Amino acid sequence: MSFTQELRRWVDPIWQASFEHPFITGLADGTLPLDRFRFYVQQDSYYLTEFGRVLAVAASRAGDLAEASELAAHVRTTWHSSRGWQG
Ligand SMILES: Cc1ncc(C[n+]2csc(CCO)c2C)c(N)n1
Repeated sequence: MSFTQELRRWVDPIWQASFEHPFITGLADGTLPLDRFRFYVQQDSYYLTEFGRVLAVAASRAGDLAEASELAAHVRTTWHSSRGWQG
């Protein structure tokens, strides 16, 4: 079994439970209150900001420019995603 398969098996209970989470089921069936969704998106913008920073650090340490360019493109996508809720 590969390392990623091992990790996937290890988190399987959490993975499966995520499908039953009220946020996900509410989002899927359209009953999630708008304020809950708005709060999530606002909080997620903090996550995306820090995730973008991590990607930028990785880009700066890439082995070559091709790799750096790929990572920098992800930084840009992340930046746009983090700004999405602001219109
Ligand atoms: C907690 C959390 N985990 C994953 C994503 C998924 N996601 C959506 S945009 C983006 C950046 C690059 O595409 C990522 C990782 C998220 N939004 N919030």
